Amino acid sequence: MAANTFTQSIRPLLAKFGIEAPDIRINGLTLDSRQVSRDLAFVAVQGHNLDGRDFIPQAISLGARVIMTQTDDSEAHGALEMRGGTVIVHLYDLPVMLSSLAAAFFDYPATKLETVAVTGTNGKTSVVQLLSQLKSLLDSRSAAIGTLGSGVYEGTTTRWIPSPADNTTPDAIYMQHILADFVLQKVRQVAFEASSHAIVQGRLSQVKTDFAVFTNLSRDHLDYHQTMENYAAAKRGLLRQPGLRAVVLNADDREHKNWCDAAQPGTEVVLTAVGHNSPLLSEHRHCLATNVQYHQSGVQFRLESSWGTTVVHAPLLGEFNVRNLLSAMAILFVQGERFDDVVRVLPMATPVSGRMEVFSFPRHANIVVDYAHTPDALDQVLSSARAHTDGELWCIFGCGGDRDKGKRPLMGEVAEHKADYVVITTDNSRSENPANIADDIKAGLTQPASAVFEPDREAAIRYCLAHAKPDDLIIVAGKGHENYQIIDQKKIDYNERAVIARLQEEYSK
Ligand SMILES: CC(=O)N[C@H]1[C@@H](OP(=O)(O)OP(=O)(O)OC[C@H]2O[C@@H](n3ccc(=O)[nH]c3=O)[C@H](O)[C@@H]2O)O[C@H](CO)[C@@H](O)[C@@H]1O[C@H](C)C(=O)N[C@@H](C)C(=O)N[C@H](CCC(=O)O)C(=O)O
Repeated sequence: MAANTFTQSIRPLLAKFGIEAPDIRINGLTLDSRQVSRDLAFVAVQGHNLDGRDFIPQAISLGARVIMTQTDDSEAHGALEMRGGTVIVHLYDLPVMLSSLAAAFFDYPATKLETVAVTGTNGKTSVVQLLSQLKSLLDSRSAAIGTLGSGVYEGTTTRWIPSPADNTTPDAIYMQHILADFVLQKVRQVAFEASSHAIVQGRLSQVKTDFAVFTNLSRDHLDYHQTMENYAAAKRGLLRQPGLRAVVLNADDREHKNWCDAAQPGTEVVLTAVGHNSPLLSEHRHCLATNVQYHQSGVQFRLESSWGTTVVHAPLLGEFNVRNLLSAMAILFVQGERFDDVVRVLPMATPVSGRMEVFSFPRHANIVVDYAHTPDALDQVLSSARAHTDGELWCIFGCGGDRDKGKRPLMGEVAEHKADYVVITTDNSRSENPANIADDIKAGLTQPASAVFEPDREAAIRYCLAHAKPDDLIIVAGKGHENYQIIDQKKIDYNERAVIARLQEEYSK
C-alpha cells in the first residue's frame, strides 16, 4: 500500500471529534511506535500487556510530528501539548474511539463497499474465501481479509498480503486502511473474518457491515472470554454492526436460536441447513442441502432454497464444506445475484489452499492435503474423507520434534482407528530423530507393526500411490499450505502441494 496515498491534515480530522488542532498533514496512523515516521502519527493506547504511552519517547525520537494519546481524565479530552516539534493530542477513551478515528482518517471506506463479516469458531476462512471467489467469478471485483492476510481476487485466487500483527481480524486502524486501499483498487465486495476478540475490542465498531454470517460455536478462547456464555455473546455482538441488512445463520448449530432472538428488527434472518431439521426454516428465507453425496473429488447435493431448487456439484470435500458453500450462496442470493449464475460458477470454487485440498490422479488413488496436526483435527479430516471413498483410506502424517510429546500416541491412535493404512513420516522433527518420534506415535497403536515408517515425505506419498487401489483415498496431513520442513535447526524448502502437483504430471504420462 502506498503510505502517502491517504494524506490529510489533523485539523479537519480532529474537528470531526470537536477538537481544535493545528494544520499538520499526516499520511497515516499507527498503533506501533516502531513503525512511526515523521508523517505517520503514533496512536498510544493502553494494551493488554503493555502501555503504548510508554513508547511516546521512542515515537518522538523517530521524528513523529503528531502523537494521539489516551488520557484517563475526561477533563483532559482534546488538550494539546507540545514536546519539541511534536504535537501530543490527549483523547479520552481513545481505545473506544480508534475505529471512528481511523474511519474518519480514511474517509469511511466501508460505506463505499459491500461488506460481509463472517464469524464462528470454525469455517470463517473458508466462507470468506468461497464467497470472495464466487463473487469474483460473477464478475464483481472482490477482496478478503482474515487469517491469511488481505487480498483482491483474480478469479479463484489472490496474492495474500500478510497483516502486520498476524491477527485474524486486523486492529481498528489497519482494518480501515485495508478497506480504503480496496476502495482505491475499485473493489466492490469485501468479505472479512470477524474474531470474537475483534468484536468485543471494537476493532470493527465503525466498519459498516451489510451482511453477516454465523457458522458455528464450539469451545475455544476461554482464556480470553472466561465462559462459553461470554464467548457466545461476544460473537453475537456482530448483530450490532452499523448498517446490518441480513444475517445468514447455520440452523444446524443450536446457537442460531440465540442469534434469531438477538437480531434487530431491520435485519433479515436467513437460515442454512443440511436436511430439514430446524423448526425455524419455514419462517425465514433459507438455503438447504439435501441428498448430499460424497464423491472422490467433490460433493453433489440438492439445493432447495427460497431462490430456486437444483442439483449442484462442487470440487470440495466434507460436510463442513457443504455448510460453508450454503453460507456463501445465501449471501450471494440475498445480495441479489441471479440463482442460475451462482449455480453456474459453483463448480469452479476451490478450497483454502492446503485444507482438504484434493489432487486427482485418474489412474491412481486421489490425494487429499490437509494441515491437520492435532489429534482432533486429524480425526475430523479422516472422518470427512471416509465418506468420499468406497475404497480404503491411507493416512500419512508425522509429529513435530521438541514439542508436545503427549499428542504423538494420540495421533497414532486416531490414525489407526480412522484409516485403513498408517504411514508415519517426518513433520518438523527439529533436533529429534524422526525414528524416535515415530516410535512415540506407534505407542498409541494397537498393532504398531502394521504401520509403515518412511521418513521422507515424498517417498511416503510415492509408497502410497504405488500400493493404493484407484478408488482408495490418500490423506497427507500436517503440512497443508506450508512450504518448509524444520530438520535439526534448518528450515528446508518443502512445498507438499507442489510435490503432489509434480507427481500428478508424472503419473499422467
Ligand atoms: C489480547 C489481544 O487481543 N491483543 C491484541 C492487542 O494487543 P495489546 O493491546 O495487548 O498490545 P500490547 O502488546 O499490550 O501493547 C500495547 C500497545 O503498545 C504498542 N507497542 C508495543 C510495543 C512497542 O515496542 N511499541 C508499541 O507501540 C502496541 O502496538 C499496542 O498498541 O492489540 C494488538 C494490535 O491490535 C493485537 O495484535 C493483539 O493481538 C494479539 C497478537 C493476540 O494474540 N490476540 C489474540 C487474542 C486475538 O485477537 N486473536 C483473534 C483470533 C481468534 C481466532 O482464532 O478466531 C484475532 O482476531 O486475531
